[in-house]
Amino acid sequence: MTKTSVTKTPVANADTFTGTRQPASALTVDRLSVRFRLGRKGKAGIVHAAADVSLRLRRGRVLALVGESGCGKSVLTSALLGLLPANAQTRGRALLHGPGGDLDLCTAPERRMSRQVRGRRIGLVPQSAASHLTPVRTARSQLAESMRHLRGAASRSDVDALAERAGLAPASLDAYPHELSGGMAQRVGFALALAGEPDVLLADEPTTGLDRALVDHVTDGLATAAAEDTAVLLITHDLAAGRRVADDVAVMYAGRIVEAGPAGDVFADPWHPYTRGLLGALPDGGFEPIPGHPPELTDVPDGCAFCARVPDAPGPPCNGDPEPVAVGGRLIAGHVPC
Ligand SMILES: Nc1ncnc2c1ncn2[C@@H]1O[C@H](COP(=O)(O)OP(=O)(O)OP(=O)(O)O)[C@@H](O)[C@H]1O
Ligand code: NI
Repeated sequence: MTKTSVTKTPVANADTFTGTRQPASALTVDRLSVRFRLGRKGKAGIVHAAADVSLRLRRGRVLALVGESGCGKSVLTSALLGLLPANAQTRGRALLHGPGGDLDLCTAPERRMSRQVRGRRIGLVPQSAASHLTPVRTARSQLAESMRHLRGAASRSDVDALAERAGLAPASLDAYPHELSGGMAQRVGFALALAGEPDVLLADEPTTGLDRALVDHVTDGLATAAAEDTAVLLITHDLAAGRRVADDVAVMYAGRIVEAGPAGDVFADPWHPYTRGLLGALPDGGFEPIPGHPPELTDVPDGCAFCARVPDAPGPPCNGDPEPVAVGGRLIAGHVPC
């Protein structure tokens, strides 16, 4: 591999990609950090859940954010929806772009988030949709209510069309949540996320607990939503799901983005040893688990946190800088190829 120009500029993954014309940005996360104070005034410690995370979501594209459990992925979803708990502090920005200008989701008033953003401009596909459904009402009545609330009207055929977009046969909508299989409940959750016709879809581990065929179905649904001009963030520890549908990928380790780029390039030729480790842990990668454990987020080492875990990982040497740099249209922290 020949070394291309290395730029140390503010990073926003797809933003730095070169070569092709990029579709319009829907959401720009710009050096977002989220920390939690434990105990009174943080006396029991500080959890550094996300550190200087930059991402760009574009209409028509799926960005997969991948990483092991506990690395800070879900905290980002909460931050983007204005749903962080009271002990959280944020730094940086998350700009939702729209015809009326940019809205910083980190500082927007709750009233605006609840009335204009959640459900309407940003839809959430939750981890276990079944637990978000009301047990005593049919899927149809829940979809209709959501549509009426978000769009003002919901005819029977509107509800049928929404269900079909989420891969549900209208005939199954008369079931109560307990009568739905896990996969069907997930599709109802997906339909609810689409009810407000959002520009941005956040899918936080939407395939947990589903078998492979259903995983494929759900992830393909996200790709379809992207093809309909939505910007999709797929948060997952399931690299295989990411590989299936992502246009772009960002790899998170211990609260930081360690590598990002077009999914095809990153999966075919991962640069960071952590990305290589994740791919190596897949069945077709040899099922080789990454040794050791990620650090506690109350105690993240300075420099490259992954090298602190696996100092002898093969590949380009680490320069110890945790800040990603742009190299040839990709982003890489510490392990710059030469
Ligand atoms: N309210 C809170 N107070 C303190 N720490 C928190 C709080 N919420 C989350 N955390 C911590 O932030 C870190 C990141 O959590 P997060 O849920 O984002 O991880 P994740 O990558 O989404 O993992 P998973 O796949 O298990 O959901 C974890 O260490 C978690 O314990
Ligand atoms: Ni390193």
